[in-house]
Amino acid sequence: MSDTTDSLTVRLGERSYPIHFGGDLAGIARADVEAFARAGRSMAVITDGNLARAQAPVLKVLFGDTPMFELAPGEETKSLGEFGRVLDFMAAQRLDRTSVLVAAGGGVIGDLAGFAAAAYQRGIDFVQVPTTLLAMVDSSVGGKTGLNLKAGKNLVGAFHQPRAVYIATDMLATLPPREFAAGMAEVIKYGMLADASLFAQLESSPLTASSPPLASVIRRCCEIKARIVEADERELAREGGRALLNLGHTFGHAIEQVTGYGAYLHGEAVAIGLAAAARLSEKLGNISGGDTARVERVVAAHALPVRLRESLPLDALMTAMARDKKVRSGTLRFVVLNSIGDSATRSDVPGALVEETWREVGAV
Ligand SMILES: NC(=O)c1ccc[n+]([C@@H]2O[C@H](COP(=O)([O-])OP(=O)(O)OC[C@H]3O[C@@H](n4cnc5c(N)ncnc54)[C@H](O)[C@@H]3O)[C@@H](O)[C@H]2O)c1
Ligand SMILES: O=C(O)C(=O)C[C@@H](O)[C@H](O)[C@H](O)COP(=O)(O)O
Ligand SMILES: [Zn+2]
Repeated sequence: MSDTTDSLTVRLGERSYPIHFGGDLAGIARADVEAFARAGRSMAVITDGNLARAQAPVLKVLFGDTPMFELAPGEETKSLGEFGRVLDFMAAQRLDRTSVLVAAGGGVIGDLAGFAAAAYQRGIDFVQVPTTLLAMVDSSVGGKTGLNLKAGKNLVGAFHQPRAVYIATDMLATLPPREFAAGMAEVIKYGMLADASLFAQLESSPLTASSPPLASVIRRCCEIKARIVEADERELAREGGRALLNLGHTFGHAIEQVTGYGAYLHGEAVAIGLAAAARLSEKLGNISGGDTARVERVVAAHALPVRLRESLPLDALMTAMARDKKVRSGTLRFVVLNSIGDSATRSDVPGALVEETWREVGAV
């Protein structure tokens, strides 16, 4: 199922789009940006302050004087208030239904700008320029856009596929190590849920920002995600399907919500969630204690936590979990491992096992 060119296609009928891979951003995106201009389509770029500073020359070369809106960096930006400011900016720029919005940044910018593109004038085109490892391997692909409410993570949003994704690995040169590690949580997730050999590769040699296999690992994650999204774009499958991409997230999102978004990076919360999902899978008799230990070792080897840094209240975490979007008729579906590299959803997980798992990762 491997595509052999430097791009792969997410096949979704009329919503299909390419993911372009390369080192240099202008090299992979310039032709499209020029084509939008030739077609008379106005553009605007949404980004954040860190990226605008760190990659100013690259953004200037590609986007020239295209209007650019800089948001404050961080998870707190994925809010209704900032969403309104982006829409006001789009209106002030007189974007119309032929315009193209560019989301240049990490998952926060991609999710928020993507949702603004979905909502503005009932939906305009947008493209993803992911600049964090996490956004390259996960958030820029698949069309989940949205923002957080105080009550829960990603509670508001829309499925709105980008028209194209441009993954330029040179952008990672300025990414802080803690953010690189956060992206590795999603990479490990892909190995755990669908690719035992990817997991074994990470096990035998932890991936770093300068590892030669980095580009091929990013591509592999996109390929896994593309195939899952193609089969279940809107996460409607009763079992398995797109919900599998939520491995570790039922725990992770609860940690993010209870700590007020920002104390833990999304990837850090997901890392603890992956350890918790392995523990839960072991309690259900699906995997061995040895497998759980393998998961924890790989997570820790990539500078990620497997336990809460400070204890958090169990009841608040359980309440947050109950608002998970995988709840159906009051029952929460968990993503569990059948083995490393194979996952499934389960709706029959006893609450006592979930509580026991939380306690083992540091809840009280
Ligand atoms: N839509 C999806 O399918 C999906 C998937 C996974 C995660 N997410 C969401 O993504 C978000 C997390 O994304 P993230 O981890 O990319 O965080 P982020 O967007 O906050 O970016 C991380 C930090 O890196 C900085 N940064 C970005 N690119 C940089 C670069 N090249 N050089 C220097 N600094 C740079 C940013 O300013 C920010 O401070 C969460 O809100 C999560 O819920 C969405
Ligand atoms: O694309 C998906 O589907 C995912 O679940 C990918 C996750 O890594 C991502 O964090 C996503 O935003 C979670 O979605 P949610 O529906 O659980 O809010
Ligand atoms: Zn995620």
